[in-house]
Amino acid sequence: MRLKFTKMHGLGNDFVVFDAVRQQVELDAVTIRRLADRRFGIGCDQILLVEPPRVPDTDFHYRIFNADGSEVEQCGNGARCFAQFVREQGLSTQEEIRVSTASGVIRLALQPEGLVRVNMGAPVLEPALIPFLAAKTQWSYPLEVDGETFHIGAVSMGNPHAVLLVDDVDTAPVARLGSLIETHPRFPQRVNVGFMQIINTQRVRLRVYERGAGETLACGTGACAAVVSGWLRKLLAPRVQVRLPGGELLIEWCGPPQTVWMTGPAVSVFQGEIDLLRLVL
Ligand SMILES: N[C@@H](CCC[C@H](N)C(=O)O)C(=O)O
Repeated sequence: MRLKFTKMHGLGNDFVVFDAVRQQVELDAVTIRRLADRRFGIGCDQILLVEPPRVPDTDFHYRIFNADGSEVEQCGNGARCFAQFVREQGLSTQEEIRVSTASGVIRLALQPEGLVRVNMGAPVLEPALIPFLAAKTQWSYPLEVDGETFHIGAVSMGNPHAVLLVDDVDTAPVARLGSLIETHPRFPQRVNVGFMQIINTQRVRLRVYERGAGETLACGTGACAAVVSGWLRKLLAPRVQVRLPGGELLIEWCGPPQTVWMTGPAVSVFQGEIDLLRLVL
């Protein structure tokens, strides 16, 4: 089966995007892993599917697969690429598009200068819904990892996030702690792990070890979760510039029950066609 695809990225968090409106796309976990492989396939952190609408008052349905083949609920950088993709491919000319995901409906709006602003929905702070095995506290939870206790924020942006405060993201043990926390038994569906360094109330630096993909150059939902966690800890203002290894996002949140806004770029790199049968052999 031959499929047309577009390679895109949001701040270096890269995607293979398939139009599943005009072509039939069926991908199993093995094919997804091969497509995402940077040597045997196209290479990406996530695969995105643009599908016809499934629920009333939406324009499209959005599916997301991590490089390890797992299907997930949300992807912020991918959402901005989604908006750019449907415009470039002539699938929509609307200023604002409404898109259903496995975790609810998000709204995407193209802005001047290649930016996309996304209403990411309200963060979920109830541990059972993240899911995180803990009794609810205001904003911080002790988590024992490898004999050491860390105080983490726990937030769902549709997908689960743990947020740790660090003095310096450059020296934070992102790979070691990230993989230990990703698979921690208190996160039954695994978790994305953010390492946040606070510069001042309006600026942070962030690195994210993503569930199912490892450390990426940027994570949109991770940036939202980090700002939510920092706001709840009374360390951040409602409008925060988040500097990730791949570039900057603007995240805005005024506290519960408000929705989180994310603004940042989305870039198409190239288009191609791939024969899936050759890929899995
Ligand atoms: N890169 C994404 C998040 C992708 C999904 C995540 N790895 C998960 O498993 O939840 C973003 O920009 O939000």
